[in-house]
This record gives sequence, C-alpha cells and structure tokens, in this order.
Amino acid sequence: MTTPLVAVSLKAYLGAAQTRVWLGGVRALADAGRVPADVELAVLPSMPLLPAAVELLSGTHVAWGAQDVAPGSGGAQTGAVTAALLAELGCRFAAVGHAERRSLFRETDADVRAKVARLKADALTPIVCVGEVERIGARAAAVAASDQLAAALAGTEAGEVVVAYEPVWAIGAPQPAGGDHVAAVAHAVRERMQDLGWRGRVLYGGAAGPGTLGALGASVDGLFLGRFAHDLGALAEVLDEARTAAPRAVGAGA
Ligand SMILES: O=C(CO)COP(=O)(O)O
Repeated sequence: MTTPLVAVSLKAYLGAAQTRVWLGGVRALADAGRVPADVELAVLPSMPLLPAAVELLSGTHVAWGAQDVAPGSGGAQTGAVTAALLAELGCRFAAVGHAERRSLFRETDADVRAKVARLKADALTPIVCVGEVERIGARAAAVAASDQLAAALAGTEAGEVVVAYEPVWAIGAPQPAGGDHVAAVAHAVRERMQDLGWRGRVLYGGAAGPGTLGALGASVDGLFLGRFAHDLGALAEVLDEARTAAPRAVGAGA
C-alpha cells in the first residue's frame, strides 16, 4: 500500500518570522497527533528557513525539503544551494521544474534533468513538477506532462521519484482542475514513470485544499499544496482526508 504524501511549498509567500510561526504550528499539529502516522507530510520553506525546520520539526515524522536545488555539484556557483548541502540539513525532498521556476527563471528541461541527477546522487527524492501551460484537453495535457517527466528523468538511474502534476493554469487559480482531467493526466504520467522504470507517488497541485482529495479519489497519491496550506486548520483537514482518500493498492510503492 502506498503511503499518501501531502507536500506543502511556502514559495515566497511568508517572511522569516511568519515561517517560524507556521512551522511551529505544523509542530503543534504533529504533537497533537493531527499528522496521521499513515500519511507523510513534507514541508518546503524558503531555503534560509531550512534550519528552522530542522529545529522545529526534528523528532516528528514531518519531513522537510527545498523548493529548488543547484544543477551543479558545488564550488564556483555563486548563489547556488547544492543537493549535498540540502542533505546535510536533513532535507528528504526537493522540488524541481516548478512552473514558476520554468516561467520566471527560464528553467529548461535540461536544467531540471541536471537537478534530478544531483538530487539522486545525494539520496534526496526529487519532486518533479510537470503540467500543461494552457487549458487544453486531457489527452494533449497527458502527452505534455508525461513528455516533461521523461525529459526530467532521462539520464539518471531509475529510483524513487515524486511527480507533482500541476496544470499551470490551475496554479494560483481559485479552483483546482476537474477530477476527470486530473485522473486522466495522472494515469498517463504514472504509466510513463513506470515504463521508465521509476517508482513513486503522483501528486496533484494547483489550488488544492480541503475537499480536493475527495474529488480526485484514488487517481493520485496525495497533493502538492500552496496557498491553502497557510491556514493550518485547512492543512489538518487535508491530512485527515489523505488518510482515507488516496490509498492505492498497486503500482507505485513509496
Ligand atoms: O504551485 C503550487 C504548489 O507547488 C500550488 O500553488 P497554489 O495551491 O497556491 O495554487
């Protein structure tokens, strides 16, 4: 049985003090037993707040990770944060290829591929973000997303991956994409992942929040949350839903 994963990226929404308050709230949820033992929660704060995650979340079963990683191994790369450094800070995950990195920072498939390779070399699990830019039909979206995934995974020895299917048009939108659309694309992405020899979980992201998992059912193994996880009550609701909504008996062991 696959363990559902709820990942949260704080993007650049919160300042340092706010992030500490939020991480403290996550700690309180964990201490109160509101992070179910059979659901994995991973939080991705801004890089400078990773030590705060270490401080506030150590001893819980909440994992932490980064929103990005350097494509190179270190040395003369001003401003870069390497996978090795993230590993030292106890990160289990790092997101790569997020739509905002692709659009705002011109991140290419080749960059994403290099980042996946670096993460695997340092035993971190990449959260590979894929998704169509415009609203198109599910069939075309499935091709776009699975081709992006194949491009990201090429050249790295197969292992564990998390695929976050995030239609770009749904990120920052008021509502998530429809259940049938997500199910069709998630199915295609999962098949491609498995065809390439990789194993792992497929998440949905893009205006996800309470109620989203109920609408998506077993087509995904969890959610990649943005804005709607700032409210810790909403995060707790999603974690509760993840216990019952997402168990998949076959396919992708976590
Ligand atoms: O991009 C996302 C997670 O990486 C989702 O963001 P929103 O849920 O805020 O739309």
